[in-house]
Amino acid sequence: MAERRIVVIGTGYVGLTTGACLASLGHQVMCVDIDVEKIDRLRAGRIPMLEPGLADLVRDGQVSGRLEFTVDGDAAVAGTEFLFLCLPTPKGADGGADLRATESTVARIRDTLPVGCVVVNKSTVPVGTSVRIAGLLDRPDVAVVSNPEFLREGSAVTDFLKPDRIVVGADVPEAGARVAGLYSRLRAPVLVTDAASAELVKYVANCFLAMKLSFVNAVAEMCEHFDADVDEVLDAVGRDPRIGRSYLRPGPGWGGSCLPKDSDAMLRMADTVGFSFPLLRATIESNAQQLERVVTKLATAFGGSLDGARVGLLGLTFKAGTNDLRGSPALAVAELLAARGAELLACDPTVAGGTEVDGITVMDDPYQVAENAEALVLLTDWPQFRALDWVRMAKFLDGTVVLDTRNHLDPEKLGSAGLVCHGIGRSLKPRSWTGAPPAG
Ligand SMILES: NC(=O)c1ccc[n+]([C@@H]2O[C@H](COP(=O)([O-])OP(=O)(O)OC[C@H]3O[C@@H](n4cnc5c(N)ncnc54)[C@H](O)[C@@H]3O)[C@@H](O)[C@H]2O)c1
Ligand SMILES: O=c1ccn([C@@H]2O[C@H](COP(=O)(O)OP(=O)(O)O[C@H]3O[C@H](CO)[C@@H](O)[C@H](O)[C@H]3O)[C@@H](O)[C@H]2O)c(=O)[nH]1
Repeated sequence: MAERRIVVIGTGYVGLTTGACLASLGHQVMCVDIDVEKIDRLRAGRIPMLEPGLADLVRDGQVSGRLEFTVDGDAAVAGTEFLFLCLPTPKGADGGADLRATESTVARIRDTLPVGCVVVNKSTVPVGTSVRIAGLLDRPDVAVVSNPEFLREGSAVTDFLKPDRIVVGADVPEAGARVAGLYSRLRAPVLVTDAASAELVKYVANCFLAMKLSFVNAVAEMCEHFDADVDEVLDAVGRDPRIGRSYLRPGPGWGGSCLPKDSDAMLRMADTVGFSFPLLRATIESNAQQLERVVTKLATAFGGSLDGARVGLLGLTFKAGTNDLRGSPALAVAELLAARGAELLACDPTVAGGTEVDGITVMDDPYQVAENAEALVLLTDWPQFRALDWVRMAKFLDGTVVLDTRNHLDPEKLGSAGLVCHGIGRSLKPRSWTGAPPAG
């Protein structure tokens, strides 16, 4: 595989992973960002996100000279063969994706791009954006290719280097083949399609995942009403390969920097063509209800009112394994609890004690959080919380209620410490089913 010259604009989760991984595949990569401090830190090998393997890849790339960082990418852009756009596309005022970072970047580089260069968009963007970028560039010699990214935070490097599939959407087949060639060393399935289909694939994937989770959380509610156990129901259901076992864990609601904004953007896209997309609408509404349901469960355990109740929160990030707080359901639940008058303290392995997050005081030590609390709510499934000494936690607590919104804790262990562990969709009946066929 020939080494290619690549510029990556935006060094966030997607841009930095893309840059470091493409350098590890032998390409010559220049990463560009407008954040001066970030670029200084990256040059010094300091990685702002918790991503296993990323720091090593960045270091290797810098040592080999294949990976560089700059705030001034003009010279690199002028000599590049591929320009990757990895820019934020947050939720805009109308619910759709805000494309301002992408559009202003395209306007800035349009006269600098060399003849024959390929612009590769990796950001999640509404259908039609590749065509729009091509229009803004107004450079018939420069092709625009959609190459959506499917990495998950916390496993970004592995997801990038061992992808289920690489999607390349090109209206000019030759440009698509050139982009596919960049990944040839990965030996992954490359699906080449048109730009509109590739752009839609990304939204469909995230919306399907969101729908699956809203369904799972609704199933958990059914289990509570009918005294069934959600973990056992979903274990059995998920063994049907048509359904699959992954993405079946109930929780406080789904969140993060992608699923919420992408499902809103998909709905906005549907609105523009007059399609109401009731299934997606219900998926989003169900998620808002799930957050409320967590709060109602805690209030019920308190006899109705949370006003003045001291509540300790275990976990703030949107899932375990990341230090990303964007779109965290933990923070959304915290906001609802605070609105009902609860006094909150929190701890999270990735947030330093002494800091305030959305007005919540964060402590380093979960036992300190327990010391001040009448109840605990586990919101992120960090393994550290499961491994806590619950007898010690119980001694510090002023009450007995623990609401485990991830079904992460061992209810028996908490029970023997004198605590009542309320899960999501968990039956309080003693469990007997082992999954093995009955004897005889
Ligand atoms: N985070 C994920 O897990 C993930 C996965 C797949 C796809 N995506 C999509 O990829 C895109 C990027 O997401 P992200 O999470 O990497 O974003 P991010 O917020 O982590 O990073 C964006 C970076 O772009 C920089 N930036 C902003 N404007 C710029 C400009 N004009 N010029 C240069 N740099 C600029 C920011 O300083 C930041 O470093 C989004 O469309 C997102 O939906 C994200
Ligand atoms: O069984 C599960 C799985 C996930 N979640 C929650 O769902 C949310 C999203 O989780 P995850 O998908 O792991 O997060 P991201 O890292 O944001 O990844 C999603 O969003 C990325 C950005 O678009 C895509 O690239 C990924 O493929 C897609 O999984 C989090 O709040 C999780 O806690 C559950 O509640 N139960």
